[in-house]
Amino acid sequence: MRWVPDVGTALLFGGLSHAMMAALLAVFWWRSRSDKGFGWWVANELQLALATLLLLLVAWLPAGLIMCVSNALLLASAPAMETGLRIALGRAHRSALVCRWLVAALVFGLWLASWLMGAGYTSRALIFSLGLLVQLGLFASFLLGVRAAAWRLPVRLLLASVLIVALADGVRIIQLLNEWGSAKANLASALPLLTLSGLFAAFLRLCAMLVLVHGRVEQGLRQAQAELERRANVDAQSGLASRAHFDIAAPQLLANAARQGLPLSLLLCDLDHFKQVNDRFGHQAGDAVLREFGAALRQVVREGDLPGRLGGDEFAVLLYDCDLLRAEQVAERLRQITTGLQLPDASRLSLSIGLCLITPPMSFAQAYRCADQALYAAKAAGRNCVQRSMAAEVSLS
Ligand SMILES: Nc1nc2c(ncn2[C@@H]2O[C@H](COP(=O)(O)OP(=O)(O)OP(=O)(O)O)[C@@H](O)[C@H]2O)c(=O)[nH]1
Repeated sequence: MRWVPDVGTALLFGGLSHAMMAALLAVFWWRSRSDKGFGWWVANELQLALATLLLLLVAWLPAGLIMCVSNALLLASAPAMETGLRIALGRAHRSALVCRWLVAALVFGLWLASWLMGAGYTSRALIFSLGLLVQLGLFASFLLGVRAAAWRLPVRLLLASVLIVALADGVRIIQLLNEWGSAKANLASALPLLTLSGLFAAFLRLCAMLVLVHGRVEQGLRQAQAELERRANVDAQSGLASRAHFDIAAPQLLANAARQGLPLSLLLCDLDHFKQVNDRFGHQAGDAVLREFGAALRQVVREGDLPGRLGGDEFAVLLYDCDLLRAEQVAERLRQITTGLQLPDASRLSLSIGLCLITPPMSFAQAYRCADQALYAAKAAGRNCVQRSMAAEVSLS
């Protein structure tokens, strides 16, 4: 026995399903403000729901009016879909969009003219189906030209949905040609096929939209996460590694150097009398000095070194693959660059530096203590100088 759903059931099922998909898309659109172009896809699903449900009202409204509105909505579906997609992709070229909507209007105009001129059902349906096939072909050719990697899956799903409708439309055209001139040709015989293929296509479109929304949300989260990481890892004032990042990265650098048997040196730098800079010129001038010093510090380090701001006017640099001699040269160069930085009254800044050569199995905490002692000694020795720690003396001898 061959099962054929009755026309009314197919229409009701199809119309309500389209309406539910439209509602689902609208919720996504509304809640996540998904993307530009998304509104067109919501509208497209609504169009299809209306076009299908309208056909159920044939007993209450004039059949001509229903056919006119329903066909106009159906023919507007492909351009609405493509308009949304083009807007989302940033390829909403006016000429291309006008062309698509004109084709839809032309097909509708031809169908309307044939109806007004009293053409039979088969001719009218053929004009409609052939016009729809042209529209689907244009949309498919656009989809085939979309190359963006992020759009691969949604575009394939959309393409599959277009092909399904085109296939059903092709079957309908063959059916109409076979029925040419026969009195039994009518819409009812094709409705189950068209409604069900349209529904399946709509389901694929819905999947494509959900993949897009998911991708967009995921991208947003990834960007937010990257921004949070950047804020946590980079000191906003100086542009150097933050204290938090330095505390994590420093032991890793120590482990790398030990594994590779490379020397590593730690410089601890403290601006001299920085409090007076704030007191005399204000905090904004103090902030500017911190920024300038951050830039000076970046100037003397190499790629692979770790410069950071530990807090206030205290900075640290881990110099990778750097022995004591070179560390002293770097520290001296940094001190000289700093003394070249001018304060608002043209007086000069100065810098005290404590340095320590890190030799395994020294931990970062031990190295920090050594460099801090050396820095303390530099301050005690009158500031504006470089001192190396006693641990360094031991390791040199
Ligand atoms: N403008 C500005 N000042 C800061 C910031 N963080 C800390 N400071 C100030 O930096 C100053 C640090 O002073 P200290 O390290 O105690 O002492 P100093 O004046 O540098 O003197 P010595 O270190 O002994 O040479 C304090 O006055 C802090 O208020 C900041 O982000 N911006």
